[in-house]
Amino acid sequence: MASRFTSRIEVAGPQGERFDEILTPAAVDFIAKLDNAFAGRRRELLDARRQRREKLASGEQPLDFLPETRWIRNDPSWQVAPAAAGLEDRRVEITGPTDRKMTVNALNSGAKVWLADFEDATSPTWANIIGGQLNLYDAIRRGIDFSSGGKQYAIGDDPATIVARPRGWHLVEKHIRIDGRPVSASLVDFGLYFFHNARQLLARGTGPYFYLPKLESHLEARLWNEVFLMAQRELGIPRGSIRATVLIETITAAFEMEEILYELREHASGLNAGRWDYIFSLIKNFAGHGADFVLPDRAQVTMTVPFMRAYTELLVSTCHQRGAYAIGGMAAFIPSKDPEANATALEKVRQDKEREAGDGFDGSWVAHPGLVPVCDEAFTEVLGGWPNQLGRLRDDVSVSADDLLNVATAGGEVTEKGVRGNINVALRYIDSWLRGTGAAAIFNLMEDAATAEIARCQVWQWVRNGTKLGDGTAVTPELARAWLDEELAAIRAELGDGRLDDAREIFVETALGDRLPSFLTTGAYARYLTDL
Ligand SMILES: CC(=O)SCCNC(=O)CCNC(=O)[C@H](O)C(C)(C)COP(=O)(O)OP(=O)(O)OC[C@H]1O[C@@H](n2cnc3c(N)ncnc32)[C@H](O)[C@@H]1OP(=O)(O)O
Ligand SMILES: O=CC(=O)O
Ligand SMILES: [Mg+2]
Repeated sequence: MASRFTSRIEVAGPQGERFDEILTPAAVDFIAKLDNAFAGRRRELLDARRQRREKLASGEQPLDFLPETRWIRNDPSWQVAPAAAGLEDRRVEITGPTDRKMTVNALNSGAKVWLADFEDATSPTWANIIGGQLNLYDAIRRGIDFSSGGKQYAIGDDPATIVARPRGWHLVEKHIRIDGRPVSASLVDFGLYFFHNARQLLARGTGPYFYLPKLESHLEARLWNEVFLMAQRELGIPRGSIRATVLIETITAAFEMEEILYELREHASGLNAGRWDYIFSLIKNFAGHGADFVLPDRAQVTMTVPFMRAYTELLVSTCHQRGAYAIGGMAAFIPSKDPEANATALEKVRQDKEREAGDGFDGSWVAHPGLVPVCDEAFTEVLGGWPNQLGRLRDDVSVSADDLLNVATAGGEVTEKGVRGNINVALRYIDSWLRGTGAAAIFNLMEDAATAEIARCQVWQWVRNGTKLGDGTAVTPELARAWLDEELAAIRAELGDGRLDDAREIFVETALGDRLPSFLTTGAYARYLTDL
């Protein structure tokens, strides 16, 4: 049912139970104000992204650190804001979607921080987006007790600090429109959360904290900073109450880490090494650059290959030089009911967290409550009695453009298992996403939008380059389509039809077409998650 709050802004999504508590006239007007102020700049920055990608694709613009912002990098005098209440100790951060049960479980998981995710882990259906806001609203007010499956869910005495992750600048929310035009999804997720909860959070001794995803430049960070300034001003929230941790998960942002912190310095809390989108971004931007840029099977692109290590080393040293927290990324292994697989997963996660702690990160991410102790132990071992290791400046680190871009150092190979695995996982994940679940356990790994993007981009890159498998077979379009049909049939036999036909269509379009679309989620959202 469509309803109209003002002459310009229209909430066109269906009215779910209690949605009116989130979509109040004042909250919707707040979104309209943000959109009015920032929609134009957002469009310009998205245009700039497109142009930059075209230049990178053509090889016209090699990536390097920006000469025009050298003064920011060379100025030793600036630091980011001090850690805000509830963010002093970030040794374990759990991530996950904002459904009701996971909200309670994440807050009670023992992690210091919960990344409440409207992004990689969330399929952005209207019900998930507004339902997620309701769950956060209730959780913050401690009004979320319920029982399910014979189990009682209530928030305990020492919940994690909430850090909300709005959707990225590239996405729109079609169910809220201004003059018929869909509103920025980032502004909807940020705006609704901030409008309803900023004051409550501050009164409860924490604050309005955010993770900012998929930034491609420091100018996008500047836009976020301007959004924060206006939001605080409009609602009379003290300037500097917001804290933002930026995911460095695009190859272009890796060249602007310091500039991103500088733009957000009065609100910046840290940077996160978002490894999955980072790999996706590398593949996407260099997919057409020939064999030197072809990455091996996804499983072989680990955090210890030289170009990934260069990225994390640069991130830690950049953060600590500026007083910002460096937060590690997501190991994809998750607990399993099978004891052997479970032991392997725990060991893999332990190694990942020990490496991060040893490198100087101040904390890291886990995808599941069962992994909180492993991460906690790895960091506590290194932190000793300290809440962070900001004092480790990592002056020893020196990373060049070539270190970040030399993907050939990954070594490894492309195998039939790797190609089929990517096809299979992408289909299963897209099927799950279309059914409203944005993070899924597939073959004992956590899969979400970022990992699915890698899967479909790799297939595109291998086909485009006619990459050879170990036995000399080239990955041709015909071979990829034949394997797609076989994998699809196998999944169908196991899971039934579900949304597999639609998943296939999305896969064909985003992995087997002539051009490589920037995101699989944008087209899929427009076509399948909304009929507006
Ligand atoms: C690239 C990136 O951006 S990474 C960050 C984005 N991705 C994520 O956040 C993924 C988060 N993780 C998840 O969504 C889930 O852990 C999955 C989908 C991978 C696995 O979920 P499940 O199959 O339900 O796991 P499992 O059955 O072992 O869950 C056991 C319990 O833990 C809970 N749980 C599992 N993961 C989480 C989580 N991340 N947060 C809170 N609770 C969780 C389940 O709700 C379940 O609770 P219950 O015992 O009360 O019923
Ligand atoms: O958001 C995190 C990532 O790895 O992508
Ligand atoms: Mg990501």
